[in-house]
Amino acid sequence: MLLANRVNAGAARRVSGRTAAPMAVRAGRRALVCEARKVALLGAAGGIGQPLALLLKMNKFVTELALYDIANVVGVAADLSHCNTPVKVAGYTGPEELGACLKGADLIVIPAGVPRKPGMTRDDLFNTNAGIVKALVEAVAKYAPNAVLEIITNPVNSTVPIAAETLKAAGVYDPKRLIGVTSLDIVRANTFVSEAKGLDMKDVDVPVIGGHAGSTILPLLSQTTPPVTFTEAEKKAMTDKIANAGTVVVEAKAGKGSATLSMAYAAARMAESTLLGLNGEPNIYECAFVQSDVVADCPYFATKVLLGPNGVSKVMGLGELDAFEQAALAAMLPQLKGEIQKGIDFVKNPPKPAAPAS
Ligand SMILES: NC(=O)C1=CN([C@@H]2O[C@H](COP(=O)(O)OP(=O)(O)OC[C@H]3O[C@@H](n4cnc5c(N)ncnc54)[C@H](O)[C@@H]3O)[C@@H](O)[C@H]2O)C=CC1
Ligand SMILES: O=C([O-])CC(=O)C(=O)O
Repeated sequence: MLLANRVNAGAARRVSGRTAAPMAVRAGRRALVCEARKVALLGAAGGIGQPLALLLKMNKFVTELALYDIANVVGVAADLSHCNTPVKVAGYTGPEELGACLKGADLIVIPAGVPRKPGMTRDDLFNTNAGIVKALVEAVAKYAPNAVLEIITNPVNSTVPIAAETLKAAGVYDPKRLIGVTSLDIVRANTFVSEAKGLDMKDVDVPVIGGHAGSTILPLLSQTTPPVTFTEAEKKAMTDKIANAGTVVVEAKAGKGSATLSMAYAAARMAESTLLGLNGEPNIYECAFVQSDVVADCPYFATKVLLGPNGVSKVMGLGELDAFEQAALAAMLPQLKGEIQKGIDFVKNPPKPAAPAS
């Protein structure tokens, strides 16, 4: 599988050839050498984990898939292992098996944690998911410190700083190797703009910047490829539609979780782009929430990034924003900075445990 519609990748590249490690794959007219690649998926038995595992099992750039969860993962791994694609699948359950899952991984993807219910913000997940992410990243620091780590677990605006501080505390932080997954925002923006403008989905690319919660999700409609025009009212409506799309799914699922299938699709695209970068394929761009100095005093920010042999090779700038986007960027910053700081504080200044009652 090669997911179409990658930022700046031009037309979808068709890949032929059998998976073997290492293997030569034809990508357009270039021969691309693919390494053996182990991907570890933590939270693999969940709503995102299962379809994402299936998409990774179908991916020609993956050779080994290690599935970890605290529940139900043995069955998921047994089921998936019967698909006759060459990717080797193994299931791991419980903290005592986490090290074996992580060892040797090139890419680790974390969707472990609880999803929203109607009426909740992503920040409402902090109290449960912060500790889950911290504990998993401590294991990553110990068993796979050189892997690229992609965090899906919400609130992404806080869980990425939590992961960074956890890796720093272990002395193994490399900002190039830590990525907050915001690709669902780009997938949605591409879909909604294509539909609104009657364009072919595969041609449309809308960069989405900022973070991954409410108004911190800012599509740059003025930078859409191919260029499109909106009235001011249409621009506001489309921006709101993209920023609120997660909440629409949460409400439609009515207490049974949040986006899973579209998220799995988006994460598979991000994983594939990352593996292409690791394999030395040039010009692989995605939007992602990473350590950044693009916006003053905002240590993490989502923009386009160039993916390369060590993860993020380059954090791209904002480009030119129109007046609407400039105002939206200024308005989001207090929320985004606050959520980032909350994640940093969770690791650096943890709340003191309550004194036992005397
Ligand atoms: N970044 C993004 O764009 C998006 C993020 N999300 C977030 O992804 C997360 C997962 O969502 P779903 O898969 O729908 O939830 P889910 O509840 O269906 O699955 C979560 C899985 O994580 C597992 N888990 C919990 N604690 C764990 C631990 N300590 N170690 C390993 N596994 C553990 C659970 O057993 C479960 O299988 C949520 O926080 C959700 O908000 C969801 C959609 C989009
Ligand atoms: O809305 C949620 O809670 C899940 C999510 O991040 C999304 O769908 O964008």
